[in-house]
Amino acid sequence: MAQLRLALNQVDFTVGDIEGNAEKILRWTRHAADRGAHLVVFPEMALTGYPVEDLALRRSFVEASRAALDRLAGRLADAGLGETLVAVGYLDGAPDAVPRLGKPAGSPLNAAAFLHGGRVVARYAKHHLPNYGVFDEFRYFVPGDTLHVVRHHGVDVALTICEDLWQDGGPVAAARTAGTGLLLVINGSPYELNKDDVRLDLVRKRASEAGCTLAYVNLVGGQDELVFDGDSIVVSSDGDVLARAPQFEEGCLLVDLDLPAASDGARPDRHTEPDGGVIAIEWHVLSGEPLPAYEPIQAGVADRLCDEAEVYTALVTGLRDYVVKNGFKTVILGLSGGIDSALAAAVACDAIGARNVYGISMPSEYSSQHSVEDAAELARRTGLNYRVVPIAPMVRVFLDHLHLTGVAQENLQARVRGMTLMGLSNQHGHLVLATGNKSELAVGYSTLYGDAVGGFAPLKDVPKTLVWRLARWRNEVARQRGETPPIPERSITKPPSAELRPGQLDTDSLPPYELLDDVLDDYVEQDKGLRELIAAGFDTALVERVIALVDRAEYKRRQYPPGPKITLKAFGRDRRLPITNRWHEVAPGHAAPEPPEVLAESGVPGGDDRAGEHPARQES
Ligand SMILES: Nc1ncnc2c1ncn2[C@@H]1O[C@H](COP(=O)(O)OP(=O)(O)OC[C@H]2O[C@@H]([n+]3cccc(C(=O)O)c3)[C@H](O)[C@@H]2O)[C@@H](O)[C@H]1O
Ligand SMILES: Nc1ncnc2c1ncn2[C@@H]1O[C@H](COP(=O)(O)OP(=O)(O)OP(=O)(O)O)[C@@H](O)[C@H]1O
Ligand SMILES: NC(=O)CC[C@H](N)C(=O)O
Repeated sequence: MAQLRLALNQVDFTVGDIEGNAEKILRWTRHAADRGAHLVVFPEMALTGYPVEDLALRRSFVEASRAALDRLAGRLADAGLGETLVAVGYLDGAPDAVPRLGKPAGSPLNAAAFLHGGRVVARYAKHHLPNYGVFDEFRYFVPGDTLHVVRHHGVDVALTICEDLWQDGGPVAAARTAGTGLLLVINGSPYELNKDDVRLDLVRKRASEAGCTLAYVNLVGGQDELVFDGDSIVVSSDGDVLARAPQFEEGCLLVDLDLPAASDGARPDRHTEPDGGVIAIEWHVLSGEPLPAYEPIQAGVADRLCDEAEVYTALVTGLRDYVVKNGFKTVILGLSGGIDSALAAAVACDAIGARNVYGISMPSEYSSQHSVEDAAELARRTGLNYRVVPIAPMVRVFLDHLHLTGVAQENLQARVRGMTLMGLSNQHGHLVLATGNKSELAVGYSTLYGDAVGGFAPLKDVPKTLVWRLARWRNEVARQRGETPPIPERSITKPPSAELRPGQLDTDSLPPYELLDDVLDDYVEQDKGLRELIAAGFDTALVERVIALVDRAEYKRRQYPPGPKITLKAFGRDRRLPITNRWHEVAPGHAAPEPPEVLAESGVPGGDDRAGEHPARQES
């Protein structure tokens, strides 16, 4: 057996900040080496940040990444870290054309490199490219076909990248063929509720398939709509968890491993897949000698967070990184005294500190007394900056000039609030937070250019029933810590209302949220159709109504600000539907109308779509 001290650096990198990221890699390598690490590993595309999206298609960006990698290898050696083996993800360009895919030389690669002795000793390209959910990697990258095995202090170490773990066969199977002693998997695996359990099972399964210890390191931090939760893990080939990092925290997971000493026997140069595909195996010998014995360290297995803590921390992380990485210092939001704005404010205070959060109460002539009281109480409890801006005079001026009635008049209040927040944002440089939740977003229950305005929407992917659970959980945590619970009890218990007309309740227009969220879970998260929903026991009229609302609101969702993904299927990249769409799940009575008769009679086959009535408007 041979010993190796491994450091998995679970770090928050910034997309596009290649120099800043390189500096971080240098700093964290020094930190790990100071603690005796022989092998230091960073997550997927650590050098460029992840995901880089269409930046990958810019030659200048690919070249900057390659050049930075070479410089990094030199800087590590200059800093006396040349003997430490460093594995780091970066963006590369393919050395050769890939005629099979019609891709020229220089096409982007999602790559990782081993750095040692001041140089890049091996470059690996991700084999399996995820192209589902939020991922579009076929759009950017060409896949690799070689596994690199690096012998370091007498241990054969191989490396793969994220999706390589999620697909059967490929480089993980090749690692077994190569007789690898340690398999590294570097990741950019975004958070979703319950994904940590899926990951652990997967890591165990692949360690067994590879027949060796597997070390999994993931990013932390927010990048637009994605939040990376870390959760780095080391498991033995028997599936024993040797170490596990805390979720959502930056840090270095240091672990001493007893690994099989590399054999001097045959070194296979290829692995053949059951389907006949071949993966080349390249060997790189850095140092053949095992290390002398040293004082072992005790690696820890961090506790898991409960569901509410996980989601809440994801929201805080996502908001904080969006604010900080986009150069904001402060945020502003409307405080209605209701639960959504209260939870959004609590998340903001936890993310950037209450002194950087500006809450504005904007009562109209229909606002209840408790809406102002509860907003003020929230401000008192959290310590955020609070101001009251009555909107009735502004609304009156608009009405005098525009003579709006009904919903148009109701929405005007939300729009004056939106304009007020944007005005204060322009004036003082605050980022505006939209407070809508996933249930409202699903059914279009918000006013376009009203309460839907904003730069970021922290609750965008949180169903309303989970909003209440998170609020209760956050207050309970405060109680346990002996702190003042941030959210006023009445904001949690009162029936939700938009307060755009006298006595209005959400339940006037929508089913109760418990029921609505149940239907949405089946329709949105699980993509079930009308028949399946009815077969699942939902009332037909309810299902038809909810489906019609959801389908009709696509245009509103497209214009909604970004917000952190926490569920399996967040609106946006995870669920891409056409806005202009005549396909409807609903029963015949609700289906899209026939083309107008006059056009059919005039002999234009199928009529002219532009002249047709909009189906959504006919239904309403
Ligand atoms: N396909 C399409 N593509 C692009 N734009 C489209 C469109 N269809 C309609 N539109 C536009 O959208 C407009 C209708 O949308 P919008 O102006 O938002 O108005 P609308 O959806 O008719 O009304 C807003 C609803 O949200 C409720 N609300 C408002 C505020 C807060 C809350 C809450 O509790 O949080 C609830 C309110 O009570 C009302 O039921 C149309 O006038 C048209 O301009
Ligand atoms: N009186 C108000 N003062 C300030 N902001 C308001 C006011 N009313 C609504 N808003 C803003 O518009 C958002 C939508 O609120 P609305 O009351 O229409 O319904 P909601 O979705 O139930 O939200 P909440 O639970 O926060 O009340 C609020 O979260 C808040 O940011
Ligand atoms: N970056 C990746 O390849 C991530 C894909 C993988 N299925 C995950 O979500 O963890």
